[in-house]
Amino acid sequence: MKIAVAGAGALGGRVGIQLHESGVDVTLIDKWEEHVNAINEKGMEVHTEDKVYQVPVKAKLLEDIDESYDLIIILTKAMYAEDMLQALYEKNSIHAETAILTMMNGLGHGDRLAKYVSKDRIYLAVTMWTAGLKGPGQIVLTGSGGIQIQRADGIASKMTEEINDIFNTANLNSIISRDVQHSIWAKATLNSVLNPLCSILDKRIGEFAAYGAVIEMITPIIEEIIEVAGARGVNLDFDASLEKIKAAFPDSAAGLHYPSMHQDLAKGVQTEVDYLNGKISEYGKEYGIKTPNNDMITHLIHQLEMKNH
Ligand SMILES: NC(=O)C1=CN([C@@H]2O[C@H](COP(=O)(O)OP(=O)(O)OC[C@H]3O[C@@H](n4cnc5c(N)ncnc54)[C@H](OP(=O)(O)O)[C@@H]3O)[C@@H](O)[C@H]2O)C=CC1
Ligand SMILES: CC(C)(CO)C(=O)C(=O)O
Repeated sequence: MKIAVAGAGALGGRVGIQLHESGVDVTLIDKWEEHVNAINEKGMEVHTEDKVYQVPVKAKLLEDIDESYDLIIILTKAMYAEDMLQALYEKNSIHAETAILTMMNGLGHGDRLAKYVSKDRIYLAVTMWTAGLKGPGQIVLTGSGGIQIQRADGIASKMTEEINDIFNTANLNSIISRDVQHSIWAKATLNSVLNPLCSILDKRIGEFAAYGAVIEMITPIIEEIIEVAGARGVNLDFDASLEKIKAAFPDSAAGLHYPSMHQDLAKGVQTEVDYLNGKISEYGKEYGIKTPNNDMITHLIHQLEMKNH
């Protein structure tokens, strides 16, 4: 299967090199020229806690794409996914059978992508893998993670199994979800807590977790999300949501990681808050549910974004 990772930043880099190392024909696609050139000249430079090594994965500039793919994994930031898809269509990279998989954080991606591709060709995934960008052609990898995946229409398919097998051969710890909307909301809950709070407090996930009253601090945010999810037909459980967040705390999981939102603010670029806490506030308004904690977090992150410009 010919695979492309469209959006070859931190997480796209991790997924791309793991696929490459397992023998898959994978191409990283990005608009960032310096990054693409660096990868092609000396391979992706991977920094782990104890070593630095190069992985000779293929990378292409979006404007230079001249081939199509069987599977395209979208790993841009949420706000650029539609532009990426549009550009890939213009480059004839999407053929009649191409499967499109999103592994981006946030809510509502399935519906957005369904404007371009029918739901039987869209695969929704969430991941607990982490990654950071150190510079052009350089990524930082710590901890471990996993992937949950399902076809967007919820129907089992041979392609879902193939993708799941490919991810597992690449040691990406993938499972086929029976209810990916539940998985997406569970992950969005975690991101709506850890990403903005670690960003506002300028902390790694493990440092944030070390605060004695951390559970008391995050409980009202989770409770609002559970109420909004319930109104949209997704039943999240409070204890399970909390356990998922706590499971990210150890260094062996995501404790050493600055969430992707923290990385965005450090780079001075827009964050995905409108697809996380901002979406909770937006949905809350639709259903007449008050979401003061998520509203405030959204405002705080937008204020921090302004500071960067
Ligand atoms: N990082 C993580 O640990 C995790 C991330 N995710 C999700 O994965 C998705 C991708 O996130 P992530 O990989 O972190 O994002 P990155 O910011 O690392 O990369 C996304 C894109 O941003 C652009 N970019 C990044 N840095 C620069 C730069 N210095 N100069 C120019 N362009 C740059 C590139 O696209 P372009 O050139 O097209 O602008 C790149 O493809 C998001 O939805 C995120 O929430 C999910 C789980 C964990
Ligand atoms: C790794 C994790 C779970 C941290 O919140 C994440 O999804 C991110 O950095 O965006």
